[in-house]
Amino acid sequence: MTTSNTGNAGGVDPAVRAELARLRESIDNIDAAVVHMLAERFKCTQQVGHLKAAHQLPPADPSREAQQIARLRSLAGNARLDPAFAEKLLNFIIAEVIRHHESIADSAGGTGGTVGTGGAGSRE
Ligand SMILES: O=C(O)C(=O)C[C@]1(C(=O)O)C=C[C@@H](O)C=C1
Repeated sequence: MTTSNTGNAGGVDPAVRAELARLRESIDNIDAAVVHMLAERFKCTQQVGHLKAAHQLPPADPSREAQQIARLRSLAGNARLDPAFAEKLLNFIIAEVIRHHESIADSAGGTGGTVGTGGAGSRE
């Protein structure tokens, strides 16, 4: 057993607790930023979904996705983030966007519709 975390009668060293709390505060801030950024992204993609439905464009655009993946992989590498993880995350997000696009197109009945503003994570 190490002595680094036993200075508190079997508990965790207060300095370790303080450091953990400090790091968790930053993690919470970052998680909040991620949620807000995703909300903004989904607001944009909802508008793209309405635009595509109104003009009978397919929900998915594989060539655009290939460009995005190449770009994000490169950005991730430069930022010392695992490029494979960045690609998986983007694919996860895009799969949800495509689901929303399909739902919008279904609602429009394939006859075109208006370009709506959409809401974060909304499917309208
Ligand atoms: O750019 C588009 O055409 C979109 O529909 C947006 C988006 C994305 O979420 O980035 C989603 C689906 C497409 O396959 C490509 C990209």
